[in-house]
Amino acid sequence: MIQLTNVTKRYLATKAIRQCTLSMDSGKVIGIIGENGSGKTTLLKLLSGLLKPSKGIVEIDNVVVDRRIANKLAFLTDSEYFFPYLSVMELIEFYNSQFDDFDKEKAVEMAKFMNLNVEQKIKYLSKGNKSRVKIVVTLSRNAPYVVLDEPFSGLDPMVRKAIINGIIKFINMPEQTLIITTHEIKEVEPILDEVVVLRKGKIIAHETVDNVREVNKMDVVDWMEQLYSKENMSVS
Ligand SMILES: Nc1ncnc2c1ncn2[C@@H]1O[C@H](COP(=O)(O)OP(=O)(O)OP(=O)(O)O)[C@@H](O)[C@H]1O
Repeated sequence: MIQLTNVTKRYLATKAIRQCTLSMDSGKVIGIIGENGSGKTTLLKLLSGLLKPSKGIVEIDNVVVDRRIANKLAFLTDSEYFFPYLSVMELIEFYNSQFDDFDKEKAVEMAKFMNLNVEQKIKYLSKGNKSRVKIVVTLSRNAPYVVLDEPFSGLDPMVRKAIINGIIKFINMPEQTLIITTHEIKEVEPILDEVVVLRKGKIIAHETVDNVREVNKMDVVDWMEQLYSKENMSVS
């Protein structure tokens, strides 16, 4: 279980996360959504121990998060720089040497599923294929927590659906918990159990997708737009 208690993260003058308290149960697929700059990446970096909170506590399975969490959490970064001089196969070998929980056979199978040429150097791959490589090496770790930051950036809409289905095929539910940030909400909604909505560093909602659909009678995008317009009205 992931628990944030009164967490604030400040970058100099910017408060990227503001007094957030949030519990996320294990064994679920959870989407973190919100407009640009709302704090999604910062939240994921706090969960992954890449950033320390300025205030408050981040815990995973009742242990305060620090860099050692890397043993039980696989993190897909949205960073552009990603081992350019290695081939896909060399990258798979590298991950295999670094992580005890890495499943090389799964990585090779997933690379095939993603239509990747494993002999190709990463620097010569298209942006979309680089995104696929990141998904392959991250999901090939049998870590209890898998955190994906914008995994579909650069993927064209025609392949996105297949990749999203691939993620669900290769993730091991309910042993793994998947947390995902995305702007492609409509496409990801079918695989989500819960959504957390961020606005200006604050959590403005945390709901099951079933509740959004059944109680609010709308899809997640319309629901988020409604929440944002209510918040915007209450500010003005
Ligand atoms: N290293 C940094 N130094 C200073 N400010 C930062 C830094 N990283 C993020 N910020 C600021 O913190 C806020 C939240 O940024 P963050 O990247 O977490 O948002 P996001 O929701 O992931 O955005 P996007 O959807 O555009 O990726 C923004 O105002 C951003 O400008």
